[in-house]
Amino acid sequence: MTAADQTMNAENAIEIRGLEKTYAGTKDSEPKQALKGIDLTVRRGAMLGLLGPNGAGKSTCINILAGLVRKTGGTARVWGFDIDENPRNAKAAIGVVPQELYFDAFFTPREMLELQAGLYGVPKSERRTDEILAAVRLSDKADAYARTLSGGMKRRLLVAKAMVHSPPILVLDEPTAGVDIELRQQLWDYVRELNRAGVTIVLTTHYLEEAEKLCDDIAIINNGEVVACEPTAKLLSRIDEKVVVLRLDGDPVGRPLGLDGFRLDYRGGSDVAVHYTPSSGVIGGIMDSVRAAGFSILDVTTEQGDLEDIFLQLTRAA
Ligand SMILES: Nc1ncnc2c1ncn2[C@@H]1O[C@H](COP(=O)(O)OP(=O)(O)OP(=O)(O)O)[C@@H](O)[C@H]1O
Repeated sequence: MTAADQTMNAENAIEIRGLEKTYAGTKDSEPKQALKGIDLTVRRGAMLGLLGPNGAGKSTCINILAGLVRKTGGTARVWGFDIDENPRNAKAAIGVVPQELYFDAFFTPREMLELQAGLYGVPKSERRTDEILAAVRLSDKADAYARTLSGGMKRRLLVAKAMVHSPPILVLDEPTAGVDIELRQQLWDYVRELNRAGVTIVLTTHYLEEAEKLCDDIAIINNGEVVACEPTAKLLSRIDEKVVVLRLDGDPVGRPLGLDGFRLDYRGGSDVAVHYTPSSGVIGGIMDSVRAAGFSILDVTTEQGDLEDIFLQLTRAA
């Protein structure tokens, strides 16, 4: 029986309440409060992007869930299992793909997966070594030494390793750092496939564009606190700024445009970018003012704010 079968009625994949972590200081360093009592809920079947600047507390959070770091306060449930009361089941419900590419160079992918399955107590008859190797496109490297694999292959092998015990939740910590675009695409295709098959995915990434494209939900951690956790579309709708770029029939620099109160960027030549708030319905007025100032408008393009704008807004303060 897999962890997924045991707890079919768990409502959420992950539930974190008031989670705290303070790393003890040493004689050279102060104690560090890495998590300041965070709440976070991940729906079953979701694909959640966990974002935040360096040192925000993402890895600490993931490592607590995976049983690798001891929390100092709060509670966490993984697939319905409290990590204190039921650590073995909680651990069995989660597979973590770590940030570092660390391998024993003298094992082959097949040996590595068998070893990992053994560690998780997966009986021989239930092992899916060949199936998993095929899924991460490593069948032809099954018996090659790990040291002969490329960086992208190693990354895929780590994903395979995290999947041997068929966890219902897969956590990927910066899975595409240093992976080239093509392999990134392949890795995402596979992760999406897993998600479609019902696996809950949590991924941390520095590529905001990737998170925006892939994830249904986004949580942003900053300085040990959750500053946002909501569906990606809703988060993006919080941006109430757009930019309209007007190509004029003359150089606007130094000439009045009748746009006092708007932020303007001169983009060279006869292009001027006007920042405005779509909800205020001023776009028509902007064009009228520019025409009234004696310009003809030759072309118009608009730019939408993106996740990066929100991310900066929410994390800049600290
Ligand atoms: N073992 C440790 N001992 C002391 N402080 C630590 C330890 N691990 C992490 N920290 C500190 O806790 C804070 C949160 O670190 P964490 O690695 O969780 O952040 P992160 O968001 O994963 O960052 P990154 O994106 O750089 O991996 C940082 O200030 C970090 O220096």
